[in-house]
Amino acid sequence: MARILITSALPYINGIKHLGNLIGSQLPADLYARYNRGRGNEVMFLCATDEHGTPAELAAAKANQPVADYCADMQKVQTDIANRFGLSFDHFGRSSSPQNHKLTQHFASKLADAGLITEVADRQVYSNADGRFLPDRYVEGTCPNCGYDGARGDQCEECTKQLDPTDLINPRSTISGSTDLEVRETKHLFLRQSAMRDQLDQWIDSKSDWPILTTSIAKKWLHDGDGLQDRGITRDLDWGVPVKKGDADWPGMEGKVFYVWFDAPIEYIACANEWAEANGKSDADWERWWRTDKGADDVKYVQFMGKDNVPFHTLSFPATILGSGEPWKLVDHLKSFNYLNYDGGQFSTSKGRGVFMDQALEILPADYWRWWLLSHAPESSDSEFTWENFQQSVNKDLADVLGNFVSRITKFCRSKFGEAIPEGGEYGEQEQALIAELTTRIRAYEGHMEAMEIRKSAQELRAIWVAGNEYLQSAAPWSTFKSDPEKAATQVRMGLNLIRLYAVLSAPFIPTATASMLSAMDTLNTSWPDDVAEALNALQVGHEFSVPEVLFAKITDDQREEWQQRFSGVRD
Ligand SMILES: Nc1ncnc2c1ncn2[C@@H]1O[C@H](COP(=O)(O)OP(=O)(O)OP(=O)(O)O)[C@@H](O)[C@H]1O
Ligand SMILES: [Zn+2]
Repeated sequence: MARILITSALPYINGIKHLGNLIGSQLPADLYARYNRGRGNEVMFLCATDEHGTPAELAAAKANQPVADYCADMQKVQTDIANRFGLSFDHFGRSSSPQNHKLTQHFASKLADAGLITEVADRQVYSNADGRFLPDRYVEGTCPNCGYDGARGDQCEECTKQLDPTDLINPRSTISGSTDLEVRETKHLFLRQSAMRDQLDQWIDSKSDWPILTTSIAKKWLHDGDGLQDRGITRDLDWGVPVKKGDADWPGMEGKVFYVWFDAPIEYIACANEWAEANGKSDADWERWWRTDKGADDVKYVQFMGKDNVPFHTLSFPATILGSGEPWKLVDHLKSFNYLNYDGGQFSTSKGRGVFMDQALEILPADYWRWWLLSHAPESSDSEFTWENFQQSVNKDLADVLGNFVSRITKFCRSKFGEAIPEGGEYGEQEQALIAELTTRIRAYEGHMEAMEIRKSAQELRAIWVAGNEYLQSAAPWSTFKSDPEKAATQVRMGLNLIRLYAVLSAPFIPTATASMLSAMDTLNTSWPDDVAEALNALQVGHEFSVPEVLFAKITDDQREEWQQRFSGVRD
């Protein structure tokens, strides 16, 4: 039995995630977790909300809430939606947890001991009225380039010029509106990533099986221009992990917090600690997943994320781990995704453009979305969600192929033989041919799943469903029944066993439908079909079943048009 540690990129806390976020990280991670559990492997699947940084403070201010309350509320909302999408995390934690505070401060102290942290003096805008430094987005003023008076400290949205807060004319605080601002010297900590360039380069070179998307992004950051740059890891904010060296104060860093990109990946580790505490486990129980000196030697660690997160996961986080000099687990495989776009444009949380997870579930159950998103995952290039394609794929794959198969065979059996597996003879030539085809296809499916080739896995699964349909079409028990009822009974026995087989194989993609199929077949047998012939004899003569409700309803043209209309604008 293999041990697989899986993490999904942490969803940021500033709102409900859209379908792009879902397919770019959490959903494929869930697919892989469910598949590995199905194969009998030991899985630890972790995710958490990413809660620190300016956007969280701004979202809280907009919602008129203290930032800690805002994050606590939004974390509950995200947890609930994740559950309803069937995301099977072992733990869904929080980057603001006490465990992560402690671990982040621990890593900073180890990096400082190793000489990998330097202090750099910087000049920043300080607001006397607010009693704090103002990061980029907290300063607004007139653009020196075009005269627009709502320019932000990082950029003018009108003429797109990149700005520094000190460039703005008549700057004001976006917190209080105060213009009583001055430029002050402040110090920040930098992680000396440049000192680790060769070590990181060699480590990446050793990963021959990573997707090109992953390694090409890492290599670009390592070598383009002046090469890998040192990175500021502190900010002048209230909300975050206070800058400390382990338990000790860090002179000169009072009132500062670690930058969100330093503490967020450390939460992957801290989350396991949260899992242990939430479940009455010991430190040894979570450390055996993360410490190679405490049992994590045989763990395979896989990360899932969208392409914009790759630099931080291939360089910054490994720099933190390698630089600490401690035996923490490094990622073994990093699966990254291109972007899913929405109807000719981009999904956007800040603009409210696209379909968001809560809205998706208002109109259709999770399986419909899971199937479309996974079978169209943006692996080799960006892909696009269109309502036409969604309708077509749901109607064809789920309703016509899988749903129809289940409905036809169960109803036919009920009408001719009753609701139990009928007596019949041995499987004949046609059935043996089907078993041979399914064996080849299931082995291919396993290969694609293990390689995390999501689209190919979906295609193979669909081909497995189609094979059953074609068998049924050519065996035609409804005709056979007239001349040879015993042979028809054998064909029906095959068909009903196929339903159980499909339930087991499809569970990673469409867990709710799987549960319905298993419950209709009245079986708890979810064993993986290592031997397909054996798997197709699992339900024996006399075993009772029931005809399930319609598994997948077709999407009508009216519905499609209504949704197209409803989701064409922006959410408020
Ligand atoms: N359109 C998209 N398609 C695929 N993955 C995406 C898309 N947008 C974001 N992601 C990924 O979703 C994951 C969660 O991202 P996060 O919550 O930080 O949102 P984000 O990157 O700020 O995007 P947005 O502002 O559009 O919500 C990340 O791994 C990110 O790379
Ligand atoms: Zn401008």
